[in-house]
Amino acid sequence: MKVDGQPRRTIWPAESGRAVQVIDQRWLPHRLDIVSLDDLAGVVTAIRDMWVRGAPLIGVSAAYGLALQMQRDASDAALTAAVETLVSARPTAVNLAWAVRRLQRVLQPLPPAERPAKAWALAGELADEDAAVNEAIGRHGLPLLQDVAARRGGRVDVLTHCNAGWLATVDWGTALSPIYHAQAAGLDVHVWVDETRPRNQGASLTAWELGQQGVAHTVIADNAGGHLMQQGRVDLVIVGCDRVTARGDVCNKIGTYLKALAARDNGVPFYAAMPLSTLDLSLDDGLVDIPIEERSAREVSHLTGRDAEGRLVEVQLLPDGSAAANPAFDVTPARLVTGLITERGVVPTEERALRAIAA
Ligand SMILES: CSC[C@@H](O)[C@@H](O)C(=O)COP(=O)(O)O
Repeated sequence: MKVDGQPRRTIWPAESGRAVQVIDQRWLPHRLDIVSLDDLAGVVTAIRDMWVRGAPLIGVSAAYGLALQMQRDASDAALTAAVETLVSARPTAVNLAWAVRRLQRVLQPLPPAERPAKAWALAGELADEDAAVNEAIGRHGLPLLQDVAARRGGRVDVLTHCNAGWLATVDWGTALSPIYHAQAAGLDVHVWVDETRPRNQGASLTAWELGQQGVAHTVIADNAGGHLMQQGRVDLVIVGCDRVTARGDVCNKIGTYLKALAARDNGVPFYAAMPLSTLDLSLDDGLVDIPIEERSAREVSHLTGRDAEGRLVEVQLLPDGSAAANPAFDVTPARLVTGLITERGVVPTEERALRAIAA
């Protein structure tokens, strides 16, 4: 997608072939910082501390992290240790383990001398594949928006939660890809952007990237979505996902479940955009089986933004001494999800359909 009119990805290999460059998302929308990561430890920090985030992007970042480690030490022991370190950097999004294990399966049988070049090539292929998959999700999601637009004289109001856009992937995004396709198709699309406390990925990232692409949008407090649905001002909800189980339970950013409940109560279709790399057919009951990341209480107790002089500052919201808890994801039961928009088409949240589309 575009930044200041120039096409960009969120991650790309340095020309040296010995580092990977990423947008450090901690400072958006205030500053566009590009950083170079040149070893495994740097990539793990970038994933854990959310310089890069979003299920598909952490998978691709981890693949580059493994490739960088192979350049330093391509032994069996280093490969196994790097895989375990990367997989444990963030627990909820299955794309991380999916990407790293995919590289491991190819690298393990190779002699160590061949591993660095192969790992680097595979990480690049994974990045290209992610961009293509997300483009396809947009193509398959577009008719859902076109149907609404046909009924409403061209206008579509979509509500989204967190950031499942270009910044959460290598390119295009998942939940936002149908929106970018709708814009290209000439639809009058407007997006309600949940701010997404506590880290505000909606307010800081989704709003920024929609603005860069010229898509009309309005940021709302997380609590406003239900009210807007009751008022008939939301045509459909599209969110991303971090892990989807065989029966179709959708794990995504904390607060997604409440939006699904409100959507069901108001007859608003609720879709999750899901690359097949996010489908975990080894799990069934999302409420029991999916590990939910608990992040630092500081993300709840403090906020970062610009002050009147334009400096980035962190401020404390809570009284001294108040405890804060920060579960980062929740699970929306399959029964509340209208469908999953995948790179192979839109599927219902039913085990048979999910197993068939993944085959
Ligand atoms: C295409 S991204 C899908 C999800 O990863 C996204 O909705 C989300 O929950 C991101 O969470 P984050 O904690 O910012 O990594």
